[in-house]
This record gives sequence, structure tokens and C-alpha cells, in this order.
Amino acid sequence: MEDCTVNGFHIQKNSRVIINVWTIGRDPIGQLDNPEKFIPERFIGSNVDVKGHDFQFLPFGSGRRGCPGMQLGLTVVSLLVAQLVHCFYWELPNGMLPSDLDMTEDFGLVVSKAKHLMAVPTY
Ligand code: HEM
Repeated sequence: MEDCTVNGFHIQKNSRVIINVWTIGRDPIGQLDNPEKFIPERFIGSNVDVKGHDFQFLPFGSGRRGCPGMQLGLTVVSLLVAQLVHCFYWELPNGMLPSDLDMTEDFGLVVSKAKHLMAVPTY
């Protein structure tokens, strides 16, 4: 709404500012050490949450333009993952090991896996 200076950068009134959340999430400063590693249990006993108060971890953004579907998203993802794990036994195809998975990322509006995951469910 008015010109301002943030960390020495002059920002003109009416500028469109895009925050690089990808980089913030991979910055090894703060409570997220080893950010490139998939360690979901890092959050056990931590008070970092997903709701936009902890800027080192912002899956739903923050503030006025944060995701209005956050509660629905969290509920649906929890239910879906719980159902998939509860109802099926999962295996990788052809004796493939978890360490063989190609976790390369495909850059886009959201970052997805470049190579699709193939997993074989048994009811
Ligand atoms: C796990 C699921 C979801 C994730 C990770 C997610 C993530 C996000 C993120 C990162 C943003 C941008 C926030 C920002 O700019 O600061 C956003 C915006 C938005 N999301 Fe979600 N979202 C999810 C589910 C949903 C659902 C279920 C809905 C609707 C039913 C929804 C509707 C929206 C809308 C309308 C915006 C734009 C808000 C605005 O610009 O004012 N999202 N979401």
C-alpha cells in the first residue's frame, strides 16, 4: 500500500511480491536441519505447525492469502492415507527397493515427482 524497505530492498508501492517458499523450506537454518531429507518424524515433539505461524514450514502459505481449504486438505489427506495404509498391503514392483526410487522433482506451480511412483496394492 506504500513504499517500504525490507532487509535493505526497496519495494515500491503496488509491487507484486512473490515469496520463494521452496527456498525458505530448504534453508537449513532453524528447526529444520537436513531439510532435503524426508524425515516426517522431525516434527514429533516440535511446536512447528503447518498453519502459517512458522515461516520455515509453509505448506498452506500464511496470512490473508493463505489457503482457505487448509482444514479440508488436512482432513482429506489424513483420511485418504489412513485408508490406503489400513486397507492394502503395498509393495514396489519387480523386487524394487525403496532406495531405488527416483525422487527427482519436476518444477512447476507445485513440485511433483518427475517419475511417477508405481506401487502395487494387495487388498
Ligand atoms: C493438502 C492440500 C492443500 C495444500 C497443500 C494447499 C496449499 C495452498 C497454498 C500453498 C496456497 C497459496 C497460499 C499463499 O499464497 O500464501 C493455497 C491457496 C489456495 N487454496 Fe489451497 N491447498 C490445499 C487444499 C485446498 C483445498 C481442498 C481447497 C478448496 C477446497 C483450496 C483452495 C485454495 C484457494 C481458493 C487458494 C487461493 C487463496 C487466495 O489466493 O486468497 N486449497 N493453497
